Amino acid sequence: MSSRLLSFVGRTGRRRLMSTAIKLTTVEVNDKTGIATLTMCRPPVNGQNLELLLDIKSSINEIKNNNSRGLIITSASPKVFSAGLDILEMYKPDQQRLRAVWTELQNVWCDLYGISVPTAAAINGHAPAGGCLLATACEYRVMVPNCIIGLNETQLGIIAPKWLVSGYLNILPKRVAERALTQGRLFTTDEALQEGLIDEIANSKEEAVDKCVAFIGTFAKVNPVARALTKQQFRADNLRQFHKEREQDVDDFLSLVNRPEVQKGIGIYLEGLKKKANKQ
Ligand SMILES: CC/C=C\CC/C=C/CC(=O)SCCNC(=O)CCNC(=O)[C@H](O)C(C)(C)COP(=O)(O)OP(=O)(O)OC[C@H]1O[C@@H](n2cnc3c(N)ncnc32)[C@H](O)[C@@H]1OP(=O)(O)O
Repeated sequence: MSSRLLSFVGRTGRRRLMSTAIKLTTVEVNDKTGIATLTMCRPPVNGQNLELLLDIKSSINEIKNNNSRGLIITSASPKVFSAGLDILEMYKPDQQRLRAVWTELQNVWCDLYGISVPTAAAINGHAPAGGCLLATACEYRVMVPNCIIGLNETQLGIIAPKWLVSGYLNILPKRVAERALTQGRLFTTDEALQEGLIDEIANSKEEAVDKCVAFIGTFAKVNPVARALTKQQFRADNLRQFHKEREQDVDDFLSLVNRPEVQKGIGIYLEGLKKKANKQ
């Protein structure tokens, strides 16, 4: 949860500042279907800063504990599912915060990847890097047209670690995954469907959510315990490997991000993003 200072005029007529907690995610459970929709709400692009990651984690845990029949993840932004890690967290970073950011990204991934209920991503906009990570941790993906999705880390001069790549390898043939990762390729919606990175295209967010609901509905007659254990069997190796390496992975991430040439690259990339945004 992030806090924000709200200004208001009190009874004495003086302006006061009040600190209030603002959640960057919402969870809504549909009474009829029992399916929970987790919506990311950090405008403009759901950049994954520490606070958003903490709220996603707490929402996944809420869904784990409220007997929902499934989880759909989507975004409140009209054009972007998530732009991935907030690059400002990686540029000239505070070391303790950077460590916490990466640890929470790991937590979000393993909670979403390992949750027992069926999961689906209604990708209602662009989903590069950490956005793609969230989508590929799910069991099913529906995306709107004319957007991009993929792991573009090499374009930033950083590498996607094994656990981050395992979502890709669950879905794509190894040959396609290797080429896409080494190129830092971002797939268009049509290309993603063709390669199997997404399962369906929908014309709007509402249609994408409906298609996710229909996917989760396919398990209605399957014993939920048998389903969950089967899912775990498929995902256990990746999770075991991740837990073995997670601390080393945080150290590796920090030392990579702090390298002067990587900082320089991130700075140039950020400038490029800002220039592009100003031109629009
Ligand atoms: C050992 C392991 C080591 C390393 C692994 C590291 C892994 C990292 C995973 C990551 O997630 S890195 C993040 C990578 N993300 C990106 O490269 C995405 C960059 N963003 C975009 O390509 C585009 O913004 C978009 C396609 C998502 C959306 O395009 P559009 O709708 O046209 O929006 P704008 O580009 O105009 O952006 C609006 C606004 O938001 C800022 N912004 C965009 N993305 C980010 C971001 N990831 N972090 C921080 N800020 C971002 C952008 O600069 C604009 O800001 P203004 O203030 O100029 O309005």
